[in-house]
Amino acid sequence: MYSIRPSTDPLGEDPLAKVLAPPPGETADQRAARLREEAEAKRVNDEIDERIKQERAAWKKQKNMFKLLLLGQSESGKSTMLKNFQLAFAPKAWKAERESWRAVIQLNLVRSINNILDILSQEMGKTPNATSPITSPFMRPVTGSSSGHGHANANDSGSPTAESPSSPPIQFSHTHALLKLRLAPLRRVEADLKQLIGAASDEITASNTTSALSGQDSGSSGDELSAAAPFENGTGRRRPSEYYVRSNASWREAVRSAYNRISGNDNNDMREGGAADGERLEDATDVIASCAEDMHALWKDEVVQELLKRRRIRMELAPGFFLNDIIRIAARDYEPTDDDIVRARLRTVGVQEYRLAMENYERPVGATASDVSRDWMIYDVGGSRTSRAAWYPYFDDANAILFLAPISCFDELLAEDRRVNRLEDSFLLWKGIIQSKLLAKCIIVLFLNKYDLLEVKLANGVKVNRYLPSFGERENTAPVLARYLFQKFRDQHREYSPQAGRPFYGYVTTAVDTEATASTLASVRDGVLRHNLHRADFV
Ligand SMILES: Nc1nc2c(ncn2[C@@H]2O[C@H](COP(=O)(O)OP(=O)(O)OP(=O)(O)O)[C@@H](O)[C@H]2O)c(=O)[nH]1
Ligand SMILES: [Mg+2]
Repeated sequence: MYSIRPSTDPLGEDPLAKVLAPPPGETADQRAARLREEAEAKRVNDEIDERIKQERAAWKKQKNMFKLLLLGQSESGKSTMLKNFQLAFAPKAWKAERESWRAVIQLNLVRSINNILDILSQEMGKTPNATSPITSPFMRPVTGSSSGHGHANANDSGSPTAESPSSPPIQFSHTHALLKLRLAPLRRVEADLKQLIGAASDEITASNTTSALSGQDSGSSGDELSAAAPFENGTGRRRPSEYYVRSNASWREAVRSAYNRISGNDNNDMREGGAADGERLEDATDVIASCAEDMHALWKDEVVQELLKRRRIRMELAPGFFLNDIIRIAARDYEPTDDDIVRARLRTVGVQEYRLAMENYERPVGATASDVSRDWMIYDVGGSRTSRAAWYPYFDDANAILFLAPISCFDELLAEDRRVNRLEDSFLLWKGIIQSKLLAKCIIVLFLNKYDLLEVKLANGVKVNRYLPSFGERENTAPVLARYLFQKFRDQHREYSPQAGRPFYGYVTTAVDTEATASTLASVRDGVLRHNLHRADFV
């Protein structure tokens, strides 16, 4: 119930005064702590502003590089595509980075297990909130309901779908209680790995987006959350709305330094906290190894599988899925394969810059040594709605945009705003980008990604036209949907481009298939470089 404020309330008139007033009854200590926190938040913001200024200046200076922006919503596969670029064109540099991914893959695995344990606890405890949803981006609720009614996505809440009245209640045994107990140390492992990796290890969800937006110094407004392309009218804010504990660039540094501590190669490593990080990482690896059999038993347990099925959760469709490789990954001497790294999930925070020097590069016919071709600057960005305003400063100097639209997500909702369909968000974002005047001269490359997941989804009987009525009675198959969506994206490009004749390439991709992606990227590289050379002739 709403209460009406008495007119004697001295703060009643000014909503700002209420927000800014210190909490009632604040003690001197609390006040000091609050002021410290506020000063820290300001310091972090100033630091971000300064970093953006420097990045901007550096961006302007790099005239001789080919600059490619990877754009698209969160989980569209931008960072995965960047890994493919490194793997295909700079394999030596890629090798050097491999080890740091081990901690991320361990975290992905442990997080999946902890999510299953959460569900198990709920069901076994039958606590009063036993039906409250567990929503984690690491568990994909299957959205197609056999009843076939209801509005698009009505079922995509991550909530446990009640057992049908005819299905018998699930019977848990002593084994389940024992597994829960024996796997309990993985909670601490998850917390430790998250602390080591930093902000990127946390996924954006509707609830933490809301709290970030209400944060005093977040620099965001609710509008940013509701807008797919907050830069659309050239009004992009220059400050990323997330503030970070540790940026993506430095997670690698932190993890590498922790490994160096373990292996004793830390002679020159003076990084603060390195020793504690090293211990934590070693401890995490030990605990994971000692839990390997139990994790495997939990995942393979028939009752657990039935539980996930009844809740319509398909773990294998979620990012960072490693549950079919538990024994291999949990080993103490585990070394990530290329495939593991490409499948690992780590959210991008802010805008990350990667310099890619093409190894074994053969210059195309007609190119000269001074052509911008060998050195690429690739910008990988955080794709959630609250991160997109930070893209804008990078627009006016980009040579090409690679836009990723995941096409398997036609029946999913945005993690940061559960009211918005992910495909709709991709379309809105695409429209915002292709009509941007700053990008009028950019080469545009579109990747309709996650084709493999689309195939799996459709093979499982999900009906496209339930979520996308305009698809009509077309054949419910992946090639037909891919073609249909490609035409839609291409038509929008034609309609909204500020300048006719802008080069446009489109591909259907599966970013976790590195072999197929390598040949797509080779064709993209040759195509965009040809265009770039051609353009250079006329400048
Ligand atoms: N099966 C499958 N998984 C994919 C594909 N592309 C990406 N993924 C996985 O999807 C997850 C998310 O991919 P990312 O590359 O991290 O997504 P992103 O666009 O960088 O996301 P943000 O950094 O949050 O903006 C990762 O676990 C990838 O391995 C694909 O084509 N098929
Ligand atoms: Mg990313």
